[in-house]
Amino acid sequence: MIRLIKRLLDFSGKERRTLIAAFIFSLLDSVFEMLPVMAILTVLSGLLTSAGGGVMPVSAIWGSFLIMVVSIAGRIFFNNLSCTRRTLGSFAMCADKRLEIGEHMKHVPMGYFSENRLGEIAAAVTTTLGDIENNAVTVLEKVAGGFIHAIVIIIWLLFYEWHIGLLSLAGLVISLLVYDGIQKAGNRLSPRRQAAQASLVTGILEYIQGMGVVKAFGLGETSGKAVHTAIEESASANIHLESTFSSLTGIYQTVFKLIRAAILVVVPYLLSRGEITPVNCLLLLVSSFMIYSSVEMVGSMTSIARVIDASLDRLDKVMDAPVMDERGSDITPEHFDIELNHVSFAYGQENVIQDVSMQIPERTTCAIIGPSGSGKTTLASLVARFWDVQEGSIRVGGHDVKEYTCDSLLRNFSIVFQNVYLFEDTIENNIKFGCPDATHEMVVEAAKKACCHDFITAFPDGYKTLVGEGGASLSGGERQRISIARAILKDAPIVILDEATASVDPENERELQLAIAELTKDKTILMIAHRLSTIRGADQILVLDKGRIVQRGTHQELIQQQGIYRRFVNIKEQAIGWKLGTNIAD
Ligand SMILES: Nc1ncnc2c1ncn2[C@@H]1O[C@H](COP(=O)(O)OP(=O)(O)OP(=O)(O)O)[C@@H](O)[C@H]1O
Repeated sequence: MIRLIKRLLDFSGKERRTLIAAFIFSLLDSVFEMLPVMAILTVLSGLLTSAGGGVMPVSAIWGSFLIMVVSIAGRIFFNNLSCTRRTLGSFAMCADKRLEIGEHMKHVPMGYFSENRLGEIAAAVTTTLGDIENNAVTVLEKVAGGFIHAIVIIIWLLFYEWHIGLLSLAGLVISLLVYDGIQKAGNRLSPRRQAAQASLVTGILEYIQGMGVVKAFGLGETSGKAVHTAIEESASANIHLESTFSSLTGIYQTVFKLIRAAILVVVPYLLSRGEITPVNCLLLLVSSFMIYSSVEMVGSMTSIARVIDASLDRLDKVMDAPVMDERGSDITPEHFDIELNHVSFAYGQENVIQDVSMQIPERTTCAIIGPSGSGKTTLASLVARFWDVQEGSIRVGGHDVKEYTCDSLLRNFSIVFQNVYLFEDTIENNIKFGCPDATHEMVVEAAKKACCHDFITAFPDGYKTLVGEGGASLSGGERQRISIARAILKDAPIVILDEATASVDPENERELQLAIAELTKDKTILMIAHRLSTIRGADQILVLDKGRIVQRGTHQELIQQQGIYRRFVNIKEQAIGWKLGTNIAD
């Protein structure tokens, strides 16, 4: 528990003082909570006096009344202070943590964001931080406060009547042993619960994201199986954890009941032997119900405390995600040549790029072609430092990409991938994304160049039209042209472009090509090319196969050689032949 308190204090960052204040106010609140017992004792001792033939002393009546007033006032005051500190501190600390995770994720290599991790990260910023936000401080107050409360009363009892003090102390020690057992069970069972929770989030995300494919292939029943398994595992992990905790909590609470029963026997025995007075007897009997009142609830808090501990583990894991070496400085290059020297790269064990060297002089176009899976996208992503190369180096404008800060490197790039992601925002804000200070006129101009002005203005809300998450409410061609408008507005000197392979209708195809022509004017271009006309016009063509450059040159040079390029061109030309009737440019 001490470890958990320390972890939470470390976690609380700049909210540490607020949380400590909440804890202290909560302790003071529990002191005032105990005062009514003093009032009862005052009345009881008055009653005992009157039972002996005297009258109930007025001082006992007023005394108990005064104690009650002080108790109520103190509780209202400290409870309010503790509640506000706890709520503000918890929410502020978790809000800070969410921002910190977001900031950290910006510096993590793209390869980290595999599907599984998406679930882990989503669970961390939602349920995990939610658990901490709602419960952590309360649980700590109850657990730590409960033990402090019991220890204070037991110390007092040891001085007041040592037999009862020792008995109470023995009860506390046994309860601590059982409590330790509960914590160990938690350590054993919580990781399974956390893992099940993460799988559940991942499974559900995947299920929802893949719904279109599932329906298209009529796989409704089989595709739901993974989610069902995740739900069942999550339910089973929760049931196992909760049932173990309820049995142990039962034992924990039985300890207190037995000790109370023992006190109820020992106290009258001491009275019968004349070792205590009737007033002391009453005081001890009432105390026996007070000693463990707070610590008794601690058992039921243990499962929540354990969940919080495991939640902190999970957040540590997310924050431990490796960040790229970022000791770079803010560089503004004087030219925009790109140079790769003996670059090799692997995803884990799988070598994807092997010993690639190439130069793309400023304002020239380099087209990369190659079979599916040959490493074209990976190579383009390495240039923008989405991952760090394992061997060799990549230079942009004469500087190694690692010499730049991420921001200063990416400032030089406009990147248009096939899978366009649009944010759940207006079309205007999506276009402005790379250039937040752009005026409306600049946005319209970029949209016109990217051939999307007409379809945008056809929407009733025009540029203020909200696009769904990921751009779901737009067609693929529209999404891609909006992303080109975004890149045109950014006007970066280097363009990385993954040419669309999806067949678009002739009108869209023509507009897409016009948009790309606008985007790439006078730029250094690295293009994953699929259309023959683009490839023919490139200053150099690289043919990639299994991560190696197997051919390089211009169209005229490569067409003379036997090899992948010639086969590729032949296939394309045949395809054009088949499509001539449909008027497609290639
Ligand atoms: N994030 C990733 N993690 C692990 N492996 C990956 C990842 N991305 C790609 N790969 C693997 O790396 C290899 C090269 O992929 P890449 O996408 O670069 O090829 P490509 O030539 O662009 O393919 P395509 O033309 O089909 O888009 C493939 O075997 C792919 O499965």
